[in-house]
Amino acid sequence: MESPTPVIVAIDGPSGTGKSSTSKAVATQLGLSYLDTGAQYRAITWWMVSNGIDIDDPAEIAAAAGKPEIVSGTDPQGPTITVDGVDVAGPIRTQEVTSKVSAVSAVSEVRARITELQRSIAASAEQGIVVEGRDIGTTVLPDADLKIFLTASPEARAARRSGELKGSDVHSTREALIKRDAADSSRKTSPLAKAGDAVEVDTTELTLAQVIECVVTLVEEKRAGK
Ligand SMILES: Nc1ncnc2c1ncn2[C@@H]1O[C@H](COP(=O)(O)OP(=O)(O)O)[C@@H](O)[C@H]1O
Ligand SMILES: Nc1ccn([C@H]2C[C@H](O)[C@@H](COP(=O)(O)OP(=O)(O)O)O2)c(=O)n1
Repeated sequence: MESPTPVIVAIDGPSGTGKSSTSKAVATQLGLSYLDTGAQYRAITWWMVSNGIDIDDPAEIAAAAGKPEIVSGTDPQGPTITVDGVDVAGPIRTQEVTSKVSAVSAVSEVRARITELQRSIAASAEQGIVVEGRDIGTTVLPDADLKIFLTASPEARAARRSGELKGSDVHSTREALIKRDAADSSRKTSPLAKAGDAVEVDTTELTLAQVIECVVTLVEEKRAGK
């Protein structure tokens, strides 16, 4: 039997809209690879922090951008991320990395390096891939077969995030999230933005299962050539 041509799905949106959970589930159901591009930006940020790079100095960040080797494992049921061979899946989720990732990912040398890595991972995914982030539909994979832009109210997103982070209150989580979205949306190089041809899905009133079903249906329609 002929295998289907690889399908490339781009899922973008701000923090807490459900990109990671939706992307992993869609990729698992459809037998596709999965790439969490936020984890790559977090990984390079972790390396900068661990190596004493001054996060307030874009020139210092730019000069170091080519140094760490970042490797992403793309199995949606067990994605991995290493920096110079070290598993950093845990350390990249700390508050410190979260508070610094927007500054590091705004540096164009960092984006050029990570974008190239993302394109080569997508090109080598035999069955196709779901890639989630902020600039996938606009910049990384502008020819993706399907582009989704997830949104949700700041209140819903903060409630989801503070449910994950034990001991954090919804108010401060909401403030931090709004600040990070503003930084990610206003940077010069490939800001967080909805591609003109992306399908926008507001997940505020939807369950995760409903969002997954919606995206799976859209991929299947694309594959059927509708
Ligand atoms: N539609 C939804 N309804 C309720 N909770 C959700 C929904 N989508 C995701 N979540 C939960 O919200 C949290 C953040 O989701 P995640 O997929 O990590 O978002 P993102 O990747 O956009 O930051 C997770 O705990 C996830 O289970
Ligand atoms: N394609 C991407 C993905 C993430 N980033 C940056 C901006 C984001 O604030 C950080 C972290 O992304 P991540 O998806 O891990 O963030 P959340 O888990 O959704 O809060 O990385 C980016 O600039 N471009």
